[in-house]
Amino acid sequence: MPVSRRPAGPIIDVSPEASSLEIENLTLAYAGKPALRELTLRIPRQRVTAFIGPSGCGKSTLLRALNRLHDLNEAVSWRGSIRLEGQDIHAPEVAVDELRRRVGMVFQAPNPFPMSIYENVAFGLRLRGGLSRRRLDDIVEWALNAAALWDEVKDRLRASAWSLSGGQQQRLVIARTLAVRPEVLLLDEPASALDPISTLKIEELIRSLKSQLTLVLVTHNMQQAARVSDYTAFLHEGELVEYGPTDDVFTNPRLARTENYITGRMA
Ligand SMILES: Nc1ncnc2c1ncn2[C@@H]1O[C@H](COP(=O)(O)OP(=O)(O)OP(=O)(O)O)[C@@H](O)[C@H]1O
Repeated sequence: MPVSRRPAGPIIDVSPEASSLEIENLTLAYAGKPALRELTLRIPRQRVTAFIGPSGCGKSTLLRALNRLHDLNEAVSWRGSIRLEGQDIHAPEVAVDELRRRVGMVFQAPNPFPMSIYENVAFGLRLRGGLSRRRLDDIVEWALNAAALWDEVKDRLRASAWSLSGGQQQRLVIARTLAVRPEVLLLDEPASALDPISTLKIEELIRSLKSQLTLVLVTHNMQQAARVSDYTAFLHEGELVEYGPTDDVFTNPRLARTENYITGRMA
């Protein structure tokens, strides 16, 4: 049955929410080949925003731009602006390490460091220094709890992180990222390498974390986007096609391109 469509018009509909990130006219190319075209969107604070769209539409490229992961790629050219809590992330006074602490990132494949569970979570805290052993212990416990992993690992904190299952490893990586108290957590298909039970745990975790921080999730899984996100941005060929509350985008998409994608008629 065709869904009734609201009239096409302004596609950006997150107006009542306070923004964490504001992206304006962002255009990005790899070796001159455009990957993002004039993207403008606001990412609401303490909400889950999903980026969806067909393979190659620019989801990961956009995510990586939010904590300046393109800085080291000389083939990347870009223009536009990205603001975090009102501040331009490319301003000369912004230290990129501090930006990446504030805007943490979790990738598709779990990547724990070759060290113990405890040391993985303490890693970023030790780099910053100045914490007593007791304070470090407290934060490690807090972060493992926040990542819904504490109960499973509290008796083996000195074991290798690699002794954990894939799903546990991914929650450990999330704990490691949370330990340095980011304001934003970027998740690039965080569950796509995991089994269904681990996937559900990650989804529960994402939902629970939004009381503390802003989450941005790239996913190929439409059900996952519908289950966990408050807002959904649909990208196609580097353009932002439609963006709004997830319920609206999934049940009453404004544009045929969005409908074709979410109903599986566009790969
Ligand atoms: N490091 C890179 N160098 C050159 N081109 C790149 C690079 N990364 C991505 N691209 C190109 O940029 C475009 C967008 O890629 P991107 O990975 O952002 O898309 P995506 O929507 O995340 O895709 P997928 O869902 O397959 O992960 C694609 O055409 C891709 O080939």
